[in-house]
Amino acid sequence: MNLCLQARKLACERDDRWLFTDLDVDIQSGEIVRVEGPNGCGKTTLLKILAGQLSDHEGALFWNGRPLHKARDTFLANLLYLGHAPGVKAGLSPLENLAWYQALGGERGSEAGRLEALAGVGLAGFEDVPAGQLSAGQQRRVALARLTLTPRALWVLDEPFTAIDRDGVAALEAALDAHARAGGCVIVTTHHELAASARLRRLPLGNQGGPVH
Ligand SMILES: Nc1ncnc2c1ncn2[C@@H]1O[C@H](COP(=O)(O)OP(=O)(O)OP(=O)(O)O)[C@@H](O)[C@H]1O
Repeated sequence: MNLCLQARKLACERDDRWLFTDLDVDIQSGEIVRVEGPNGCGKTTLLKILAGQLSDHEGALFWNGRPLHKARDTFLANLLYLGHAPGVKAGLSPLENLAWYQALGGERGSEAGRLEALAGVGLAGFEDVPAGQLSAGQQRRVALARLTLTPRALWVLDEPFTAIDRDGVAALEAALDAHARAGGCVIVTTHHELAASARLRRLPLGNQGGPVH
């Protein structure tokens, strides 16, 4: 099935300033859309809107042609949103963090699946260490383990490369490309230049705003 997220005439205001106005966004199966622009231009805000996490904006969202508020259950069943912060609970181990995320999403999962996902992000041997004792890059990797743990078609990823080392960056770039190639959609913000890919499209922000009158 061809998946499709559309936004029409989005506008969002913060501190008496428009971050963006009249913004249309189209994301389909097989695409990686990189939202780019300078600090504070509204990338995180836009991703939260596209992930259905914010409602204080103008404009409309559609999932597979249906208004998002009517297609919310199927939209959420297809969505994996990783926010700007790793969102890892410091007092829980990586294994427990993944189990906690699964419980939040109503999934049972299995310990074998969680161990495999952690090994896939280079955390074999760290499964039972309290996450608060892991490095920043390792904490980010715990969050990234969810990409394989919880298969979802639409990935909305806010700065997923933060604190990740060179090998990890290459692996994550390959994972984004493979996900799009398999028919998924990726929306990503990053200050890191992504490797060229025929699947990559840029969505620049930063010139739309202005004062609210
Ligand atoms: N909840 C909020 N209340 C008030 N202002 C906010 C709120 N969230 C974001 N902003 C403001 O909106 C602007 C855009 O923030 P946002 O985090 O979306 O930018 P960004 O492009 O992701 O920045 P960066 O590249 O630094 O991560 C900033 O000026 C920020 O202060």
